[in-house]
Amino acid sequence: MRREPDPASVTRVTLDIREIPKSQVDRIVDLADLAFHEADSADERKQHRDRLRVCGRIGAYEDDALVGAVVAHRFRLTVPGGELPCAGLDYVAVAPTHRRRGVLSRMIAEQWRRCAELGQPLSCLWASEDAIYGRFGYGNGTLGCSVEIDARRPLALRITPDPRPLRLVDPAKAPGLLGPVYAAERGRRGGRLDRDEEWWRTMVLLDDEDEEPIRVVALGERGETPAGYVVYRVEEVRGPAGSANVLQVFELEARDAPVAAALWAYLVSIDLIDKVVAWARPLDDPLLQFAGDRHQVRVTRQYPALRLRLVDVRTALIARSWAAPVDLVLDVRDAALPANQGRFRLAAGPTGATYTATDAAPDLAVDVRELATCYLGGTPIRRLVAAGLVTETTPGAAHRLDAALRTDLLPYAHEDY
Ligand SMILES: CC(=O)SCCNC(=O)CCNC(=O)[C@H](O)C(C)(C)COP(=O)(O)OP(=O)(O)OC[C@H]1O[C@@H](n2cnc3c(N)ncnc32)[C@H](O)[C@@H]1OP(=O)(O)O
Repeated sequence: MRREPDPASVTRVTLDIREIPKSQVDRIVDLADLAFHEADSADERKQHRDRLRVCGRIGAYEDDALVGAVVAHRFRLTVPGGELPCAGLDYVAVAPTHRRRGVLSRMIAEQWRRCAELGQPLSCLWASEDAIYGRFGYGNGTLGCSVEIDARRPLALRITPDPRPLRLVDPAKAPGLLGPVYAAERGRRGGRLDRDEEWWRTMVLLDDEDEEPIRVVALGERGETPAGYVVYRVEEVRGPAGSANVLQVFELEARDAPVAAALWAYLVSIDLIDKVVAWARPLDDPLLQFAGDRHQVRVTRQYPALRLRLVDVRTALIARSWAAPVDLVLDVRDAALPANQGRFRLAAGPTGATYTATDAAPDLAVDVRELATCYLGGTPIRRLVAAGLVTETTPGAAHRLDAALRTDLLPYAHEDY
């Protein structure tokens, strides 16, 4: 008897998932341009090439044609109390001719295999669309907000800004001077990435010939390590009411609130600036407290920032610090990575944590995605219980876990790499 073909096997394509050799990095750029509807200048293409050469590169090949790519940076991500190796996914693209046939799913499965091989318990990414990555176990590891300051008048402050001098820094010298400041600041909040000189050059201080130059200003006496710095650019924005000069803040790091106040006040004081805009700030930015006029300093947007995946839940939980003692049983669901799935007793506290398989009744039932949302301390698990995403079988269990997960400062990620 003639059998009808299985519709799934008709639409699924036969693919080979394998490493993309360095010699083919241009093909990744071509595929990403196709998928993201972009065209790169020669300069941008060179920057992509430089970046792609040092990443892990998974390709989906149909015969010799590259129809899918997933690239992974080898980051170290700050977690409460330390840092962990983390696969930072990037350049995720599938040819429009091959979409929705499981190509991304297969590449992600290969990515999990590589994470295990490389000892990366975490993976992170910035999503182009919110709906793509939850199914792969990524949660909202950090939330961010955009802040807008009316710069047509001096910044109203409730604290005294640090009086030390400000100075312009040559961007070429910035990585050497500011690297230690960034390294110290990144340790204070979860979700932040380590950086080498190449990253500073290609991701932070990148000049674009069509734009105003990047400016870097540091605070502190000459000969001292700066107490803070800001990286920004001014752009002219044309609107129906005419044009305005908008100062875009890419990065502002400050050792303490007076240093931050001095840097924000400086930006607002620059002549011929109408507005200061920082698209990515932490939700608990001290600026929002010490600003004297919250009509002048406004939060214009709040959004999910870095998506996080606990690829190896046990290693991730044991590695982070815990603010309070907790002892409970988690029933963890992880459809993609069965090693994470099951009941585990988490016994954690300020001196460390253990995480062991158990048959005991669970206190909380949680999907690995929700665990990732809470892991850095950005979202209390109670909120996810209230949303019906986590099941609390022992009253008060979520409250106790939250007390242990709590961090002094909220996690923060601003580098949409
Ligand atoms: C970290 C980054 O780089 S983010 C950038 C992501 N890339 C882009 O947005 C570029 C344009 N889009 C693409 O290249 C592709 O459509 C991708 C990469 C988003 C998806 O690739 P595909 O091969 O089509 O995904 P795949 O077929 O494996 O889909 C797996 C599941 O996710 C779902 N899915 C995939 N993309 C989306 C989406 N954009 N929105 C909602 N669901 C999606 C599929 O429907 C499928 O669900 P199912 O298992 O229930 O059937």
